Amino acid sequence: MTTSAPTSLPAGTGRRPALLSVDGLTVRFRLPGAVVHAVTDLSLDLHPGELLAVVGESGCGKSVLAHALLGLLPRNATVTGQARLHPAAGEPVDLITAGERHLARQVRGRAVGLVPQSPATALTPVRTGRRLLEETLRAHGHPRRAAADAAERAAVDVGLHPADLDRYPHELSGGMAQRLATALALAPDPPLLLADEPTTGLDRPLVDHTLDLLRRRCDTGAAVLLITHDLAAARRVADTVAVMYASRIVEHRPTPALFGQPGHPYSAGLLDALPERAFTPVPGHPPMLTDLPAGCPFAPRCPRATDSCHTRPRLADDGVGRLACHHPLTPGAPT
Ligand SMILES: Nc1ncnc2c1ncn2[C@@H]1O[C@H](COP(=O)(O)OP(=O)(O)OP(=O)(O)O)[C@@H](O)[C@H]1O
Repeated sequence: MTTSAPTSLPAGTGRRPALLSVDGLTVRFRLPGAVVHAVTDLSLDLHPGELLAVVGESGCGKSVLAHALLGLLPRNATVTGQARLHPAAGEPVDLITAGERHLARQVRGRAVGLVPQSPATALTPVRTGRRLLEETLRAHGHPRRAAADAAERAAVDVGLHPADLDRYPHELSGGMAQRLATALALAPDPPLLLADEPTTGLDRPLVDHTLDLLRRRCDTGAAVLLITHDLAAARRVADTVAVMYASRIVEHRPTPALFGQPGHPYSAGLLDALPERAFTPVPGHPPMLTDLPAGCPFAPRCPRATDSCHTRPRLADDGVGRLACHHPLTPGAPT
């Protein structure tokens, strides 16, 4: 992180207003005989210059959150709630109710970039990296010559050799495809970037290189929502961290506060699983999202659970951030 450590979550007042305000976002998938509760009542603000890391175990709803914001969910999904994007100029747009035409023309790639989780399947297979990048840049207003130069710069920025751009996606390694996908998302310079596991398949130096690239985008005014399993990555570059468990945010804090004094037993468990800490995994497994308990979904795995956890805790402000726990680890947190 290059910014000084904040002691509480950034507020909308007294600094630039949120670029993205998500309020009550809920996603359900209909399956034969079941409903998947993929994202539930999720609210967050993301400000220009802020890098927010969303962390949590596999299947907790991180990618669905990103796809919901871009209107990229399949037909069996029902999305409710609001996700207002406040561009620097122009009217705010609710990403949830905006039509496909508006999302395709004005939002995806232009106002909101996406580094997808599986670039190998997301990259158009019949175009070289160079053509993909140049087409993207030209679609965003670069003249032909400028697009060619900018494509090479974008490749070098993510650690690709310009010659790699002449390969087709199937000729790239997983890590190279990942870097090309990152270059494609960054090249049009969107004010908001959703990066879904952007360091998958990269060696450590390239992981750090990519993270630092995202950080620099924030330092020049963009906002980044970084979805990651990698807590070390979050710690390295995020201003704020939201911990998701079983489709909900259970804790949301400035990064130093989360790593220094987590409030939720689940966050503490994730930190204890780090090799440099206790290296002990969180015991048990997350619940099925088709069959969530009525109370705190973490209670069956929680060393602090009591009868009161049969009632679901509300995500409430605690002066440092937001926390949903009846028995928080931090003193003074709401119970
Ligand atoms: N099209 C779909 N139909 C039904 N369920 C789905 C669909 N897409 C995702 N899900 C479910 O939604 C839940 C959240 O998935 P999501 O991909 O957001 O998890 P994640 O936290 O990103 O996990 P990972 O870190 O492994 O990518 C999972 O239970 C997943 O199986």
